[in-house]
Amino acid sequence: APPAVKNRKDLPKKTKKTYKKKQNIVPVKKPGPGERKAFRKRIQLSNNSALPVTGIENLEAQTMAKSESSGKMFAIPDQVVDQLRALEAFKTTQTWNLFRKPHVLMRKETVELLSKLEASVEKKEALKCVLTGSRLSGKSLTLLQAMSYALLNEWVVIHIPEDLTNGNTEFSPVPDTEPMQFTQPVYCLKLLQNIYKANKAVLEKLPLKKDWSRLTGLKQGATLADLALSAKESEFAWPTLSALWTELTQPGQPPVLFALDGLAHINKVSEYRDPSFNSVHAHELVLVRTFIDALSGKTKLPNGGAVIAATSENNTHYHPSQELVLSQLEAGQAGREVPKPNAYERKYDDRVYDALKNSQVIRLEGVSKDEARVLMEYWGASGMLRSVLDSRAVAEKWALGGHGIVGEMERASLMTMRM
Ligand SMILES: Nc1ncnc2c1ncn2[C@@H]1O[C@H](COP(=O)(O)OP(=O)(O)OP(=O)(O)O)[C@@H](O)[C@H]1O
Repeated sequence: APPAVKNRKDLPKKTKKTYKKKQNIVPVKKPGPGERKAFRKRIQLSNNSALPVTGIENLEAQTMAKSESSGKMFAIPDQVVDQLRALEAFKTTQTWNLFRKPHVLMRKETVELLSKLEASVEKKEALKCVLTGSRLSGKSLTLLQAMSYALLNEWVVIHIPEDLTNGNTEFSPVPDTEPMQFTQPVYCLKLLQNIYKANKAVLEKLPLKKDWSRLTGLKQGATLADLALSAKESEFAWPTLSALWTELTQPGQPPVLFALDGLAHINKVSEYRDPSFNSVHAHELVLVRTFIDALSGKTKLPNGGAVIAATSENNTHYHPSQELVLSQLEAGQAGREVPKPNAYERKYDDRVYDALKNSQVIRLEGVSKDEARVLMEYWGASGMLRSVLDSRAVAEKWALGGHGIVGEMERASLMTMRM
């Protein structure tokens, strides 16, 4: 028999772990204020595991609005990518992070829209329109293409990408207004900086037409770029933005594109309360009002350009007034009988009608099968398609994607962990 273990010392020795304090460990830092949000909102515009796709032309100022561009893929030139990034035109809900470089399909509706933009310059009158359609049909992407067109043609582009009415940004009353109006100083400062970044080259060439020396201290010969940069604190952001807008709406300036994503937000009562705790209608927020006045035609754009609002179909807000007005406008455009208000709906808002009554409605639904094939060929060339591409696969994905709703087709076709 093996000798009995008498003593603990006879047992095999355990090696004792030593916990030496390591010197070079970076302490885990809690995210600072706004860092989590910044990460969530970070836009990734390339994927190194996707194959580069060659032989695709760049978007160009002269060709974008031509009918020959319809149904083709285009690359967004690097410079425009930077400008669009400054304008916050790319959304995290879109699939940019799957491909090597940003490319877009020029669908028929986009080319039609761009040719209207082109015509507005000749007419010296802004196109006023609302982009509507099913969820994920490409409304925001069409807005992005309109912005690309405007940037390439050296227009000035302003974009309001986010909800201004949810109470997430500071607001303050404008003295002596009745009903009381409100500015959003922090948001306006950020918007001014974004406008400057995206439009720097154009703004630097434009001398001021009016005297803003009392507001800004700027001397004669200063440019619109100097004006945009003159606001260093949020307190001066709105007056400066308002001055910039006044300059841009003078005859002899370049055309302007004023774009907004999420129309339903600005056509309702906001989350803000006035000092007596009454709800504030979104149209009393001065920045929203500036957009609405341009969309309704109250503010003219004498150099042409466009005011474009995209609806965003998240079914959480049903918006009876906006739905009604858009359906009436659409019916009127098509020469159909104009729908009547629902007699039982009491929440119609006349201000929405006044804001939208002079707009054209442009509806985006599915792409054609030919357009779907072009897009899927690009997905295939990028190495991002789950299956082999033939005409059966195109027809199948087109049908699965609700008859060519691009976002739905992406869900059905693309290789990704996220979808
Ligand atoms: N012309 C296009 N070229 C390439 N991709 C497109 C095109 N149109 C739409 N997509 C893709 O389809 C998806 C949905 O597009 P987008 O975000 O524009 O939809 P939306 O209609 O604005 O959506 P929502 O209803 O949620 O506001 C995105 O991933 C987008 O990249």
